[in-house]
Amino acid sequence: MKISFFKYQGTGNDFVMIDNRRNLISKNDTKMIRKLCDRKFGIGADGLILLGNPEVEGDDFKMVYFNADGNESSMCGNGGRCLVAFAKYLGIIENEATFTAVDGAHKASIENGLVSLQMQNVSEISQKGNISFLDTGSPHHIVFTENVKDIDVKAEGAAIRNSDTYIASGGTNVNFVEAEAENTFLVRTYERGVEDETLSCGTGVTAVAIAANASGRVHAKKIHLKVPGGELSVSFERKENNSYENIWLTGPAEQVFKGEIIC
Ligand SMILES: N[C@@H](CCC[C@H](N)C(=O)O)C(=O)O
Repeated sequence: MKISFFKYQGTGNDFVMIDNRRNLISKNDTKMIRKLCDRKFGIGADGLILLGNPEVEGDDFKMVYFNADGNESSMCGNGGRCLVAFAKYLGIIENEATFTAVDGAHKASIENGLVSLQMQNVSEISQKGNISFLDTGSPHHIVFTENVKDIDVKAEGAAIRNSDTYIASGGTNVNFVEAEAENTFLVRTYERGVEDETLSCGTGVTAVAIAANASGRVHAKKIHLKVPGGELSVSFERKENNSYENIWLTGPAEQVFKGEIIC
């Protein structure tokens, strides 16, 4: 059997995309999904996303996300933005979308080639010194530090991800962050499920922007994030009870090629 696939990237976080509205791919086929994401034996990607038929009234489609290890995981912000661009390519939407992912409902819009994705509200943030932890659809440990370019993200990220603090709850993603200028941060992320540094992480930079504001490092409501694969921005509203709402992640998302999988 041959199945069409598409490859997208959002600031260097890359994904295999499959239009699964006819249920061609089983979400339990971990082995095949892992192989498709393998950079030597498959197409190669940080994750794979199935675009499914909507299951919620008013939605345009459903998002099902898998990490490169083949396992279904929590929310992927860059993947969500790429999926919106894919839905536009397929003619499912024009420039606005409503869809449901594992963490709940999302709205999105496309303007001037940039895709903006509304993220879930955040009300719980743990902070201790230069460390923060919060969940923006996926869990994120954040280290505010210096000289981010010199960090061995794979080794240090893996040590934190596999530490006693996180291992029992399924691990975490780890972000190393340096203030570059007013309202601008450099971010490098270790992603669980890829088990390596990726060039960008959407839920990660969202978590960094909120943690930077919550810890008083910045007071702005729109924050710029520079990642190895490009630039993103995150805007939000901080409520009186210190929760964060109306959170939007914005950046580029583009189709890079298409082909056929031989199953
Ligand atoms: N790259 C993603 C995050 C994907 C999920 C993560 N690897 C996890 O399993 O927690 C993003 O852009 O948010």
